[in-house]
Amino acid sequence: MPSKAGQAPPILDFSAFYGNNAAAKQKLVNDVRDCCLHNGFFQITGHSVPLELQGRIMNWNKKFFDLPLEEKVKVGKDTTNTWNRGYEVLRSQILEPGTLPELKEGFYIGDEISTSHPYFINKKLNLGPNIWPNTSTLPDVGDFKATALEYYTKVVALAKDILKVLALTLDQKESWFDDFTDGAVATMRLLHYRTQPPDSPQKLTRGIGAHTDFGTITLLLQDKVAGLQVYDHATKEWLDVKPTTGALVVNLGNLMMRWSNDRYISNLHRVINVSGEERYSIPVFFSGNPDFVVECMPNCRKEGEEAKYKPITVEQAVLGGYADSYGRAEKFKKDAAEAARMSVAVAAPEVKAA
Ligand SMILES: O=C(O)CCC(=O)C(=O)O
Ligand SMILES: [Fe+2]
Repeated sequence: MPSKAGQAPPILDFSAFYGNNAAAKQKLVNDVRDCCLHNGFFQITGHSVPLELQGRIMNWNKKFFDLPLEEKVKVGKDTTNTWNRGYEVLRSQILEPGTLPELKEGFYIGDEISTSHPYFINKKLNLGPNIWPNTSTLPDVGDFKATALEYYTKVVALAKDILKVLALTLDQKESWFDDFTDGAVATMRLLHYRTQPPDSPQKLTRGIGAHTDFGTITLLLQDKVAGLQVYDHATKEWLDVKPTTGALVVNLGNLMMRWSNDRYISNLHRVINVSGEERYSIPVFFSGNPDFVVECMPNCRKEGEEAKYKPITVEQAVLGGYADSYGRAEKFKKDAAEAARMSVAVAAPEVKAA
């Protein structure tokens, strides 16, 4: 068993999937299955995303966030489009109810979907053209764009290979997920986490609050700065997922958990950056074909046992998750503004009387 209570997600060598050693491949399948049943988290090395490409995209991540705020907001996610692409300012999201708006800024990228694509015309799952800074803001934006799309394409291809392994963990053919991965969409976010100021309330401050991912699987690249933690339900501890050069963190999302009738786990995780350094990461959320209908997978319930969930399309499942977390940050800001207005209103008569 590679994944036990109290132990951080193991590092698995994914090269066994591409090799021709049947025993090594079976061991990989068994290890992945153990992780899916335990907490849905593992790291992989020996995969198909080159280290030098990881380095290039991470450099672009830093270079983009180094731009002045007034340049970044020109490609704002909420001001330039309605399909969720572009820059997201610090404190836009609260994934953990009751905590403060999160100390991260982001930049959303996805498939380059043109305005004549049926996905755009039918307003499918936040799909449309990417938003890039112009050359007066970022003279070598062409390289940013090429590197981001090259990285995205490689990670999406790897996600499909991981799904082949997941099919094998369920004793299905490798091709079992093909209809779901055909026309699949994914979203990539460049993320930048400020280091937490020493005077910020420890209990309420988050880089990203405790949450589970909404989609099917997430593939995450971390730089060298730690901060990602996975909740261990058995010991009630938060376990550090240590950055490992070249490794990608893989975790299952809520849709995979639902699809497996809760047999495979979409686990709570969070980021707290108290390192004193800036932290950068790049998750790619693999959603799947927006119109694909997800219903209980084979081998996920005993004979005669009911499926726990109704069928749902990928699109419905993923949009529901987004609405909740952004709605919470909006409400927090509205309530805070209202509280500030109230305190001014209450203070005003005293000021006058004085
Ligand atoms: O930045 C990280 O390490 C984790 C990011 C994450 O969990 C997310 O974006 O859903
Ligand atoms: Fe996440």
